[in-house]
This record gives sequence, C-alpha cells and structure tokens, in this order.
Amino acid sequence: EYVSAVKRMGCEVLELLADGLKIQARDVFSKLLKDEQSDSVFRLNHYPPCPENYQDMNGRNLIGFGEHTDPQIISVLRSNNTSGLQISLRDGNWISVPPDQNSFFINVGDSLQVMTNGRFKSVRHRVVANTLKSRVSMIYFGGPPLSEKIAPLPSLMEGSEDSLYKEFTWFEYKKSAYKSRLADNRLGLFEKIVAS
Ligand SMILES: O=C(O)CCC(=O)C(=O)O
Ligand SMILES: [Fe+2]
Repeated sequence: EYVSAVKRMGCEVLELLADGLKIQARDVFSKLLKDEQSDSVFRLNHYPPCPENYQDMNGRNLIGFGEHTDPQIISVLRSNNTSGLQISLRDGNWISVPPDQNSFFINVGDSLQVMTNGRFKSVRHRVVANTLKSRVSMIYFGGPPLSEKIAPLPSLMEGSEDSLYKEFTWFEYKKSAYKSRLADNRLGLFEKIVAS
C-alpha cells in the first residue's frame, strides 16, 4: 500500500543520510519511524486554482499553504504536475520547486536538524496557489514516538562540539508547535544562546 511504500522510502533515505554522516548504526533515524509508537502522519492537500483577479494587493498569487518548516524527522512528498511549492533560500528569496508527478520530494524536518546538530537543515517552504490548475499533494511525515528525546546524536558530538539545542521530547515540541503560528520559527524556542 502507498503509505508503507513511502515510509520504506523515507527510512531508506534516512539510512543513507546516516551512512553519509559516518554513523555506525545506520538505523539511528529510521528506527524511530519503524517504531510501533512512531508519531507519523499522512496528509493529502488539495489546492483549487485561484484566478489572477484573486491576487493580493501587490499582485502576488494567493498562498495555498503558509510558510513553515516541517516539524518531524523527514517528509516524503509527491504531487501532481501543478506548480506551487516553493522553498526559501538563505537570502530570503523564494524559488519554485518544479512539479513532477513521477518524483518524490524529500524534506528534512526540524527533528532531523536537531538530531544532526544543524548539519541538515529543515528548509522553509510554502505553497502558492496556481492560477489555472489545481494542485494535489500527498505527504508522509515520519515522526518519532511522542516520548522520544530529540537531541543531537552522541556519536556526532564526540569532539568538542556543543549542542545547539535545549533538550526536549517530541511531545514537548509538538505541543509548543501547536501553540505557535505556522510561520513562527518554532525551533527558535529550543535553540541555545551560545556565548561567543
Ligand atoms: O502541498 C505541498 O506541496 C506542500 C504542503 C506542505 O508543506 C505540508 O503539508 O507540510
Ligand atoms: Fe510542509
């Protein structure tokens, strides 16, 4: 079935990432998705077309899904051939991700950013409404069990590296994320202020 297939794909990607980071236990991330208690979600989004005359005062297309980062570990997205997804570059500019109904798009979630102590970044993204066609997307969000401590992996912290984040569980992060607004920098609350 589709959900278990994308979950397997998410796990595979996470194992390759672990290899890339030279982590011995290549299932450090994927085991959290495979856990019976894994807090994963599968979502279907439908964005109806939104004609030009619905543009905002600045002539921009309307937003279908406001900017945010995905809070979980990894997201596996598939969409139809309608554009709309955009990612935010470091300089704040938005660029479109070309739609491809035959491809999967992988997004790093906030939890993976923390577990890798910032080596992988959860990228801000949003969806702008298409003027002509409707967009459909399906996303598998692979999350850890609620009780899981989200912290940089000890095997990555063997040198003198300091954790960039305070300790929290996935439950605490979720609770805090629900209280915030979508566009807030949710991870900001859990970042350590490091004195230089
Ligand atoms: O529909 C899309 O292409 C992306 C939606 C999204 O970012 C989300 O559901 O978290
Ligand atoms: Fe998202």
